Amino acid sequence: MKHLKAVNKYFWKYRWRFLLGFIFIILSNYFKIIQPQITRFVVDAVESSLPGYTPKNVSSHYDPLVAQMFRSAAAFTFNQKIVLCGVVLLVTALVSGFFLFLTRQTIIVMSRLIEYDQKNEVYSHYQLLDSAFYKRNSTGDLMNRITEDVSRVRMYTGPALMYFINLAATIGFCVTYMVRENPRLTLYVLAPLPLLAAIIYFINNIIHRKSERIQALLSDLTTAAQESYSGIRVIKSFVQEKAMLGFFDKKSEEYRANAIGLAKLEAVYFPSMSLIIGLSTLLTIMIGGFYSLTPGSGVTTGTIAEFVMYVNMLTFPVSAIGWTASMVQRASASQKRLNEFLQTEPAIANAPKAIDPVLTGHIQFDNVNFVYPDTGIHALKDFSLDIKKGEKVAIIGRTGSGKTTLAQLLLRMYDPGSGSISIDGTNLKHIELRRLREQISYVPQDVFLFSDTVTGNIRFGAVNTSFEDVVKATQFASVEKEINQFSGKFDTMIGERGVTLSGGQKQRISIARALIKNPQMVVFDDCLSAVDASTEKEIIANLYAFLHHKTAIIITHRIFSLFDFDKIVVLENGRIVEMGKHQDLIARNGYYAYLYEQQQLQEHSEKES
Ligand SMILES: Nc1ncnc2c1ncn2[C@@H]1O[C@H](COP(=O)(O)OP(=O)(O)OP(=O)(O)O)[C@@H](O)[C@H]1O
Repeated sequence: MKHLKAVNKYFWKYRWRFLLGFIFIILSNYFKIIQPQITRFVVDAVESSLPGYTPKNVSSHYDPLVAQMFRSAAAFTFNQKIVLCGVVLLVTALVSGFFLFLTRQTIIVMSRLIEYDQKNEVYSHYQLLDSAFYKRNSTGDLMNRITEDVSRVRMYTGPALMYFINLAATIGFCVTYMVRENPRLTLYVLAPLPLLAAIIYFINNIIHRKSERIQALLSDLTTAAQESYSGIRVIKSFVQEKAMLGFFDKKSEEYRANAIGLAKLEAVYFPSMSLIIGLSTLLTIMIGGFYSLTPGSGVTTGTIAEFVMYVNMLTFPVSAIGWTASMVQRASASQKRLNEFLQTEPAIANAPKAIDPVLTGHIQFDNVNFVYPDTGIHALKDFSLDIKKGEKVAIIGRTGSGKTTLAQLLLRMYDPGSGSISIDGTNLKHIELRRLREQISYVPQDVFLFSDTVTGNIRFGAVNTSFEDVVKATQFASVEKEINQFSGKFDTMIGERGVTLSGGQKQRISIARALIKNPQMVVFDDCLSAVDASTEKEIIANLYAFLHHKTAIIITHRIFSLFDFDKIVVLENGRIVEMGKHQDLIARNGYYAYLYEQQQLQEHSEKES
């Protein structure tokens, strides 16, 4: 329960709505509680009008409002009194129902508002967290928190709370009137109710455990199906359809067996509940009947009818205790998970007095060392590099040599373990994160495009740019012609529900997205790997013009000999092993010269074939 304290701030925020909901529950119950008393009056009145009736010396206790009504109707005839009672029963039922409607409108709506606020709180915290956090937590887990966990907490802030207040109000009203009427009868007829609550709580827990298991199996099944759809090409090319079907069938069978098990339990549970509730009514009539036959007990047929109604009113809320308790338990576990997550401080955050400079693009890496927190891989070792404003630098190296890590550090996705990175002489840690990232355009190696139009994707980081700018960016990225061949041109939807783009098209749209930001610094991370040689040349020529005054870091596996880099840096195992201009490195005859030679041979053989 202590974990749920975290939602108190929302209760405070919606306190007036909550208070209104509370009042409506009380009023709804009050109008309901009047009905058994009127029923008693009617039954007793009818009984006393029967021939051979022997009057009993019984003093009835009525609610002040009911008592006042009977006093006012003292002069009415028998028939008039019965009609009046019928009308009052109808009106109280309507009024009670109306307040119940208002209760749901306040408490359930409040829970929806809290759910909305909490989802936003979780989502905005997600946005703050660093790359290491995303590496540690699976997407499924992150999705669960914002959907499943938040909706379980809503079951606490809405239904559970409403049933709890309702239960307290119903018990309060019913027991007060029952005890005033006949304490001993009250004790007997209420005795089975705690047992009912305990049984329901117990069975409910079993149902909950089984439902959880089914939920997990369903999630497994969905993931298996989803993987099959995404990997259908691999499955078909490896002729693994049968094996995949067998795998799916096994999971499906497990799900079926568990779901049937739950259905069987529920098939026994619900009728048993009706039986227990029916038994309480029977018990009330039996004990009440016994008392009414005992002279001087003060129990009339009307009292029995009244008590039967009270017991029926109590059974649903009492049976909901078990249900409500397990709802609160689940909400508490979910809130615990949410609290753990919300208390996770982002490792990368703005320094207290972070500054907001306009950067010109003089980048300095000074003796930087970096170890990935989870794998312990030492990705950059004593890395120092000075990139002057406007310089174009190529970073080349074997796979896993630390090239992408360099870009990640420059964007402050991680902080270096030792050493420092600065721009225009200011350590990155002292620059406001948002401003830093705004002033660097990054084209990642693993391109990600949203399910949106081509224009929407290109404008992603520069929402207010004109359509002309979008077109210009696609011209620079040499993808304009292809976009114009799509049926919807720039308005074509791409991604899951739209056109499937080739790897090269994705890369070039991603380049256009980076160029449209028009920042002073750009980092291209191996973003031409899926582009053919002639398009590559075209893009490089365009980039040369575009990057004229900008600082550019181009990470690549291929050597762009046409591009006049100010520096070419060769990385190996996180260290700089060669650095210089193209001709110097060729003369050194090291890894760069070897790579260049391989590339030349490959191009030569491609031309010949
Ligand atoms: N997020 C990460 N968490 C843990 N280790 C990582 C992470 N990213 C990269 N590494 C490791 O750090 C080392 C350097 O990786 P990096 O991605 O910088 O290499 P790269 O030179 O860009 O390789 P490639 O050319 O294949 O993209 C590798 O050994 C890699 O396994």
